[in-house]
Amino acid sequence: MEKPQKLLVLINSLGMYDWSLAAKFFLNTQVFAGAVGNGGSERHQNFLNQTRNMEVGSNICNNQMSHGSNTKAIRTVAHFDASTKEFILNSPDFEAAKFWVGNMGKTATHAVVYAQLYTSDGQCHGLHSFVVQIRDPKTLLPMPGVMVGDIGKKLGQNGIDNGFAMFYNVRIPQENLLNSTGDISPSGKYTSRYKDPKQRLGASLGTLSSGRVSIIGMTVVNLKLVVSIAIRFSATRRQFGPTEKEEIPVLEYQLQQWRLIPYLAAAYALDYFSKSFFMNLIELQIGILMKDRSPRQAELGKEIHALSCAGKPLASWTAQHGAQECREACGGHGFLAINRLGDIRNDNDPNCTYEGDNNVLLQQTSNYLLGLFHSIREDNIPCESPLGSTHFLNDFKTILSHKFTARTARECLDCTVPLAAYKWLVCYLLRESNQKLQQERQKATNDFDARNNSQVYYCRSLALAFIEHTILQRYYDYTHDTSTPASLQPVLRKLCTLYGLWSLSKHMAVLYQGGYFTGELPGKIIQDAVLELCAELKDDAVSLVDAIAPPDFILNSPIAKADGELYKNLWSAVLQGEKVLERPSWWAEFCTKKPLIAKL
Ligand SMILES: CCCCCCCCCC(=O)SCCNC(=O)CCNC(=O)[C@H](O)C(C)(C)COP(=O)(O)OP(=O)(O)OC[C@H]1O[C@@H](n2cnc3c(N)ncnc32)[C@H](O)[C@@H]1OP(=O)(O)O
Ligand SMILES: Cc1cc2nc3c(=O)[nH]c(=O)nc-3n(C[C@H](O)[C@H](O)[C@H](O)COP(=O)(O)OP(=O)(O)OC[C@H]3O[C@@H](n4cnc5c(N)ncnc54)[C@H](O)[C@@H]3O)c2cc1C
Repeated sequence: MEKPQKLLVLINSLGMYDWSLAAKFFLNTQVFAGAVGNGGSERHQNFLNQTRNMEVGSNICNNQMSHGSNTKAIRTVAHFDASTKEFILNSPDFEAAKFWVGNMGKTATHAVVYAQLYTSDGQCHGLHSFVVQIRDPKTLLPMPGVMVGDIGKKLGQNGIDNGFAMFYNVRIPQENLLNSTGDISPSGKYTSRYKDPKQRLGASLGTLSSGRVSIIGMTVVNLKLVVSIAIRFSATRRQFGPTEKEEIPVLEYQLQQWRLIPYLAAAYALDYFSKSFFMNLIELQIGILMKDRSPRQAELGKEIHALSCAGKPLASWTAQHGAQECREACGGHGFLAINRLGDIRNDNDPNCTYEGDNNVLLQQTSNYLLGLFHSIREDNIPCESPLGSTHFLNDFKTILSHKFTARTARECLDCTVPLAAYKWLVCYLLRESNQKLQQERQKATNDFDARNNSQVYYCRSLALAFIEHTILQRYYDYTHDTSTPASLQPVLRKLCTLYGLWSLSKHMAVLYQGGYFTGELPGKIIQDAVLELCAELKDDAVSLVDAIAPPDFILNSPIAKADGELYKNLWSAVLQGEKVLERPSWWAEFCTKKPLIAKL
C-alpha cells in the first residue's frame, strides 16, 4: 500500500515474460483477492490470508455458458436456508454452467461466484457474490456437489486452465456472502444500503473496474514488446537501395516509418495513461477501504468506470492492430514463431473480450457522457468530475463554434492543434449522439431499441474520441510539466503530437462532416505533419525502444536483440532449435519404403 506501483510493475514484468504465468498469479492474488477485499468485510480476512500465502488458488466466476455481458441475467441461484444459516447454490441447467473461468479448469480451490440471492421468503434480491470452495486444497478433488472441468485449448494463453463449474445443492456458510452491497441480518432479513437495485448492481460490479484498469497496462506491455521487435528489426534489416551497391535499412522508408512510429508514440502515450490511471484507481480503492461514502467517492467510481470502459477497448485494439502491423513489418521472419510476434498477438487478443467485451463496454462510457450532457444542458448543472476528464464539456457551446485554423503542416506540429480538434470532436459527437437518441426514441417503441440504434457512427465513436482526448490531454500535460526532465521534453512532445495527429486522422470524415474542417488544406497538412514527425522521430526510434524494451532474455526474440546482430542471432537461434539438423524418424518411408501409388 505504500508503493502501489510495485504491483503494476510485478504483473507487467511477469507478463513481458509470459502472460499465462502472469495470469495465474494475477487471477489469484489480485482478481480473487480484489473481489473479496472490495466486496467483503472483516469476516472474509481469512480467505485473503490464505490466498496471500498461496494455500488456496482462486478466481472470479461471473460468466456462464449462455451469458457473459448481460450479468444481470446470470442464472446461478443462492437460496438462503434460515434453519442452517447457509446458502444453497444451484446451477439450474448446463447452459447456466460457469464457463471460461481462469484457473478453474485444473487448479482453483475457491472462487468468487456471482449468483442471484434469494431469501427464505422466496424473494430475489439480484446479483451478489459468494466465496465458494470448489476443490479440496490437499487433493484438488472437487467438493461435494461441484462439477468442475477444463474447457479445452484456446487461441492463446494456453498456460491458463480456463474451466467450467456447475453447482448441485452446494452448501456454503452464510458468512461467505460478500456483504458490501447487501447482507442477511441475524433474523434472516435482507438488508442493503442501496435502495435502488440498479445502483446495487453497479456497486457489485464495481470490482470489475480494477481488472479493466490492469488490462490497459497489460495491453501497453504487448504494444511495447511488438514495437521493440519491429523497430529493432527494421533498423537492421536492409532491402533495396538508391544504388545497386548500397541497400538501406527498411526503417529508412517513409512507408515503414508511417506504419511503425505512430505505434511507438501510442506505446508512450498509453503507458503514461495506464500508470497515472492506475494511481486514480488506487485512490478509489483507498476510499473503499476507508468506507468513504462521500459524493466525491461515488463520482470517482463512476468516472473510473467510464474511463476504464473506453480505455480497455482503445488500448487492447491499439495493441491488437499494432501487433499485426509489426508482424507484417518484419516480413517472413515476423512469422517465425521463435521471434514471438504470434504469441504476443494471440495472448493479447482476449484483452478485447474478457472483463467485458470491448463494444459492450464502450456503451457504458457513452451512457455516462450522455448523462452528464443532459445535466449540463437541461438542468444547468456544471460538470465537476473528480479527475477532470469531462470539465471541458461545460464549454461545449463555445467549443462547437470553433473551426480548424492552422494553415501549414508546421503549425500542426504543436500538440494544441490535435487537442483543440479533439475537444470539438467530442462535443460534436456528444450533441449528435444525443440528437440521434432523441430521434430514435421517437421512432422506437422502447428505450432499448433507441439506444441500440444509436451506437454505430454515434455513441461508439463518441466513447472512443472521448478516451483518445483524455489520453492525449494527460500526455500533453505530462510532457509540458516542469518535473519532466527538460532534455527529454522535445522528443516526448513529438511523440505526443504524433499520437494526437495520427489518432485524429482516423476521424477525418466526421471532422469534415461537422464543418470543423473545410477544403482540402486541413486534411493535407495533417497528413504532411504526421509524415514529418515520423521522419523526425526515425533517428531516435531505436533509443526510444531501448528505453521501453525488457532485457533480451525476457523479450525473447532473436530478430530483436539489443546488440542489433540480426543475422547472427537469428542463425544461432535456428541452429539451436530442437532436432534442427536431424534426419526425420520417418526418413525410410519417405525415401525407400515408399507406399506404392494407389495401394494405400
Ligand atoms: C494475463 C491475463 C489476465 C486475465 C485477466 C482476465 C480475467 C477475466 C475475468 C473476467 O472476464 S470476469 C467476467 C467479467 N464480466 C464482465 O465484465 C461482464 C461485462 N458486463 C458488465 O459489466 C455489465 O453487465 C454491463 C455494465 C456491461 C451492463 O450491465 P447492464 O446493462 O445490465 O447495466 P447498466 O448499464 O444499466 O448498469 C447499471 C448501473 O451500474 C453502473 N455500473 C456498472 N458497472 C459498474 C462498475 N464497474 N463500476 C461502477 N458502476 C458500474 C452503470 O454505470 C449503471 O449506472 P447508472 O444507473 O448510473 O447508469
Ligand atoms: C481468455 C478468457 C478468459 C476469461 N476469464 C474469465 C474469468 O476468469 N471469469 C469469468 O467470469 N469470465 C471469464 N471470461 C469470460 C468473459 O468475461 C466474457 O467472454 C466476456 O465478458 C464477453 O461475454 P460473452 O462471451 O458472453 O460475449 P457476448 O456478450 O455473447 O458477445 C458476443 C458478441 O455480441 C456482441 N454484443 C453483446 N451484447 C451486445 C450489445 N448490447 N450491443 C451490441 N453488441 C453486443 C458483442 O460485442 C460480441 O461481439 C473469459 C473470457 C476469455 C476469452
